[in-house]
Amino acid sequence: MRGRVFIIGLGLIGGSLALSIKKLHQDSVLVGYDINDEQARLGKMLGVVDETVSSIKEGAETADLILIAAPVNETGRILASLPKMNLKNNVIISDAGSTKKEIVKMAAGLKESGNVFIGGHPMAGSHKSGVQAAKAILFENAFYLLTPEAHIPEEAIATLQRWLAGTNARFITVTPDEHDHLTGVISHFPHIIAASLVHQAEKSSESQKLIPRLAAGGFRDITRIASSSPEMWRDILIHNNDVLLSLLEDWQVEMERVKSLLQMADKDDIFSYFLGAKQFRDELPQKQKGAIPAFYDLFVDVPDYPGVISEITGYLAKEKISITNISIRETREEINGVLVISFQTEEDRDRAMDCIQNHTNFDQTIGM
Ligand SMILES: NC(=O)c1ccc[n+]([C@@H]2O[C@H](COP(=O)([O-])OP(=O)(O)OC[C@H]3O[C@@H](n4cnc5c(N)ncnc54)[C@H](O)[C@@H]3O)[C@@H](O)[C@H]2O)c1
Ligand SMILES: O=C(O)C(=O)C[C@]1(C(=O)O)C=C[C@@H](O)C=C1
Repeated sequence: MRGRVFIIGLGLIGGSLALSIKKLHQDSVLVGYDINDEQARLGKMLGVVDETVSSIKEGAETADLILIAAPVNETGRILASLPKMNLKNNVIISDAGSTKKEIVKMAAGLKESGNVFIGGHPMAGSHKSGVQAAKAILFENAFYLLTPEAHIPEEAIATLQRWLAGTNARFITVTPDEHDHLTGVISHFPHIIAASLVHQAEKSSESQKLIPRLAAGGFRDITRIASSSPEMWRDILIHNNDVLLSLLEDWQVEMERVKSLLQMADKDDIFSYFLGAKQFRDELPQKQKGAIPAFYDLFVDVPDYPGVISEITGYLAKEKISITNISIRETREEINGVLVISFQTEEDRDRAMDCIQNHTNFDQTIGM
């Protein structure tokens, strides 16, 4: 497709949307604006956008597609300011915010001015922020929730989906209320729990100095999302306040249930509690991104000698297997760390496993 695409908020999500649009629609012109000049400058320098502008008005008035990827509170403010501008007649406006009820309300002015606003939420992301973390494949296989109101023509929804086809995401239409309930359960509330687990560990660490050093493995996995942007999560909690308060009550009931399991100390009941959770989680689709992202991790039990990491990455490079991340996971002191190599696809991970097996006798296992 041709036209000018204006991205407001050039961070992780805005940048990733820009890259995925440009990948498919090479004749389009990607224009970026960020309230933080440094992010805008970086976005241009990294080639995430073709041009930057110095105000929302400047970018919006010539745009064919406007995508707002700022924190949700700011998104509301920006939406309220757009009707005062001289927008193109057939411009399509959408956003990427993690909440929808409040945002759709804030877009009421656009309905009155006869503009098309379609709420959007690509359901994949990361705890990392900023345009430097943006990537074109971020939304591959993820769900992309849309919340068009009844007056929005089907043709406009189809046009937006054509613009966003390079995300390779799967579009689903829901109402703003449904959206906020669904994401409350599988995204927003888990972020509260992750943050609260970290607070609990921090409190205990005041008297138990070993806690930070031991907080590895499972604790790191379950609390990864507590490293997300506090600004983004502050705004999400304020927008989805009612749903989250009700989920918190359900959670308190659930914790009472756990308390009574512990008090009764009945082996069978405790076993069933974990078994039920394991069964439901194991049946969740694994290959799609979303609340539980697809991991293509390979764990390699490496002996401790200098150069072992470059040796392994050298084997992989020779076979042109690209890796997305590499880290050492140390769960116990005085025991060799495990090398964790992450891949973008399952195929890359399987090829890497064969490659390492051909060159070494290191034990390997895949992350589930
Ligand atoms: N991070 C995720 O996992 C994820 C996933 C899906 C959707 N979202 C949603 O996408 C939006 C962006 O999140 P992100 O992760 O890209 O955050 P980010 O911090 O990486 O980027 C947000 C950018 O918006 C800019 N910004 C803030 N106020 C602005 C304003 N008034 N005008 C222009 N720019 C402004 C910031 O400077 C920043 O560069 C949020 O609404 C978030 O809820 C996030
Ligand atoms: O993978 C992560 O770090 C995320 O938290 C991504 C995540 C999620 O909860 O699934 C976070 C918020 C977004 O609205 C959508 C995706």
